[in-house]
Amino acid sequence: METKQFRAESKRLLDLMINSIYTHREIFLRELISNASDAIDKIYYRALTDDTLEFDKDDYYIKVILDEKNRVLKIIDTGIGMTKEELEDNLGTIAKSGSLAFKKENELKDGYDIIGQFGVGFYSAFMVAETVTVISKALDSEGAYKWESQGIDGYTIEPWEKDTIGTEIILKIKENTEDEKYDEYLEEYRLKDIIKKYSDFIRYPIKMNVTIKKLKEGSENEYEDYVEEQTINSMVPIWRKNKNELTEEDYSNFYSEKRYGFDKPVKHIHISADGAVRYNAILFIPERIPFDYYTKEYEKGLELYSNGVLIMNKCSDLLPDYFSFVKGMVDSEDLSLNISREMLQHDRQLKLISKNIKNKIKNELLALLKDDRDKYEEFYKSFGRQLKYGVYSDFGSNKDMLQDLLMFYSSKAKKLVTLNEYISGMADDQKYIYYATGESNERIEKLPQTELVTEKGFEILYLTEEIDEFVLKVLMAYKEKEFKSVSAGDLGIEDQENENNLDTEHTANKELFERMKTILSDKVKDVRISKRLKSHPVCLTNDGEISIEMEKILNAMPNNQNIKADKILEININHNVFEALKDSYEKDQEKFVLFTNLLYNQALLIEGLQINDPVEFTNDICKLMI
Ligand SMILES: Nc1ncnc2c1ncn2[C@@H]1O[C@H](COP(=O)(O)OP(=O)(O)OP(=O)(O)O)[C@@H](O)[C@H]1O
Repeated sequence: METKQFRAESKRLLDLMINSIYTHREIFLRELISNASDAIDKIYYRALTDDTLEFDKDDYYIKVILDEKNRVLKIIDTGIGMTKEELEDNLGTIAKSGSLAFKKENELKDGYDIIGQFGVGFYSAFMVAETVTVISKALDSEGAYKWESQGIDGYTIEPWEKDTIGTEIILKIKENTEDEKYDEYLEEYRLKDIIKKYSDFIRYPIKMNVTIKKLKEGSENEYEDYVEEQTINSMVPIWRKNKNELTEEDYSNFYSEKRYGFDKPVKHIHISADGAVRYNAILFIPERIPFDYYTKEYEKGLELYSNGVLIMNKCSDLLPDYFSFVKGMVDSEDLSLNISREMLQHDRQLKLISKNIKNKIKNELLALLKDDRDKYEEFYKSFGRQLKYGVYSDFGSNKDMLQDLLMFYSSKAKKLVTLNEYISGMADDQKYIYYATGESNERIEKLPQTELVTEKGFEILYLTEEIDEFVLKVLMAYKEKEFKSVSAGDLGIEDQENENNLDTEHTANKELFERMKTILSDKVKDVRISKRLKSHPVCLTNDGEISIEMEKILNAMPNNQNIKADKILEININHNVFEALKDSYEKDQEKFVLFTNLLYNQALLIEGLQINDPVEFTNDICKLMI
């Protein structure tokens, strides 16, 4: 029998196929099963247009047969089969896709989603097989043919015996080498796994004989092996089902079957899009943070399917970083895949899908916030930080997208509130959205700087996470209301009578303040009369963009640049301490220095900052006691 050569250009391509196009060997099975499914689709399509043909779905299936002893793996289908010419044309010429031609000839409408298009998938079989044999009988042909090849050297075709229409692919699996183990493709368990992973949603049953253990008859503890034909794939993907047919439990089962997480998702989002790009997606908002979520090991992404066949495990382009916690999958028939199906050809469709998904997630989160506040807060406790990073990163380009999803603890409501809720509760004479920073709500509650704003009856947002103040700096304003720190120089709260009074006091005590400033010269930029303090004697505030809290955070970073906030020591002149200060200024300069240092150190402590010399500080207190 004559051995025919692969066409010249095909030889190089075949070598490429076997050695470099695919990164995972296991996908050979996905490719062969996809071909089998295409072949059944074709006969199904023909039956629709040809009255003499009857299509009974039960007669159409794919079967995987394992013969471990002889190192043989067979993939059998009851599809349309191939004539001698088709065997020559489709398998003798690499990169010639009979499926693409079929699609073009028949102008397939929706529902007949033939997968093949490049004409290379079949050759992936050579990654695991030393000999590939194809026995096929085509729908319209009398006889059957056998095509056989050992790779580069070419192939043979000869007439063969086969009663039924369809194709049988027989792989003689390679022997193990030192570097490569091929035996795994002869393990029932592994094959089942590969089928489940890539071909679970092929529309026809993929059958396989499976060994199960069952109790021996008449025995209570003796088991025997028993072989049973099982359908391995679930066939109809849940995302193609009608939403009305599905229960909450179906979705959570899918979530755990897919091992998206061990928790129970807070919400599922089922999308069936039929616009500029068609796709189905099922997305989940998890309840709990994956253990590695806030580490660089965490990989975001959604599973990507093309027509029910898994293409990518984690397609990161589908999710923006700020929604990286979302789990789930996308299936589209409109994707341009590259030759290995491992990457996407160009990403126009993908960009469209990811934009749709992004907006959908945002809207669903807003709906959750509105309809189930408790659940949203649970979610926010886990992933709020990621949303804040989203506002802060990329130079704030996503702030409009995310600002309505943010929440902060409120001094008035004593719980998390959104920025919109804050705005709705603002008093008529309130100019700004006030915030205070600190380690915890309890500590912020006691901050002297909050006194005036609280007394005015204005709400304060408590910022306890490092990123918080940076987020507000990026946002700058919300619905035209600017953010203002309670420590800012000008709080925008006017009290003319008090201002005049303070001016007089300032002029009267000018020298005293100048003296204090000299004593603390390297520590503070200025010493001033406080407009905001009511019951506390002192506090620290800042001038300029860098707040004291930001100074703390920036200096704790590895690339510490020793950034300093311009600190202002504010004195409450209505406090008795000020009388003592004045008294010492007039009578006892040594005491005045002592008081000044003590007040400054107290202000540092209140702010949660370290005092430069704790020993000196305690000695100073002792001096007061003796
Ligand atoms: N089991 C089969 N039954 C009938 N025809 C088949 C079968 N397997 C392959 N073919 C034919 O051989 C052609 C080449 O297959 P191959 O897998 O190389 O490419 P493809 O499926 O067209 O494209 P892709 O590279 O995207 O998989 C197919 O288009 C199809 O016409």
